[in-house]
Amino acid sequence: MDKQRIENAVREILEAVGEDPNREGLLDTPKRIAKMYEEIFSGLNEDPEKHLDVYFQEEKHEELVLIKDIPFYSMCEHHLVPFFGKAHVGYLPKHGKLTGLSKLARVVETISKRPQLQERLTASVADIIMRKLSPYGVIVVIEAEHMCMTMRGVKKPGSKTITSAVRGTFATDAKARAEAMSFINWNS
Ligand SMILES: Nc1nc2c(ncn2[C@@H]2O[C@H](COP(=O)(O)OP(=O)(O)OP(=O)(O)O)[C@@H](O)[C@H]2O)c(=O)[nH]1
Ligand SMILES: [Zn+2]
Repeated sequence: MDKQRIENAVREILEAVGEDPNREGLLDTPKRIAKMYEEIFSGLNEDPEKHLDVYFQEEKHEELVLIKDIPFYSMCEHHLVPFFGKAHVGYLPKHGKLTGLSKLARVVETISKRPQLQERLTASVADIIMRKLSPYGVIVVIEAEHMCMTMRGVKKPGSKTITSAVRGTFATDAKARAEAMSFINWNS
């Protein structure tokens, strides 16, 4: 990531909005933002599939594994303001391809740390798990609040966007999908 270019661009923006980038409070702002972008866009330089390179080959569990309420923060690619919320990721592992629980959250983390669309984030998580683990099925549900819809524009604070991506068994079997959804909606 070219931090110097980010710094220059932030200085430009500050001047363009009528601010003085040389006043005390703003002096280090370009540097801070460059450092912050390096962190919140770190997923651009990472391959999310690498998290699923290792799996437990001896384990025989072939029923639902669901991690719910994975918090995430991403940046809307239209306005470069945050959208954030929770991701729920479930899959039906095939014998020999059970992954570590944290790895599913790591996939969400890597893909969300890019300029994103909620729909693409949702579908990408599902497709990567399908590709790397070849499970019977994958279900990904993401609920998020978009700052571009709350602090500006249409200004609808509290509104939530829910997206889902279902693959394999979850796409073809309504009962399997309903069971996973009941756990996702389960509040305890
Ligand atoms: N489908 C989808 N749309 C998004 C997402 N994040 C932001 N948007 C929408 O992207 C659209 C961009 O619309 P434009 O008309 O080009 O931009 P705008 O004039 O700033 O639009 P307003 O937000 O309506 O003021 C808006 O409707 C946003 O709500 C997302 O993750 N998925
Ligand atoms: Zn937006």
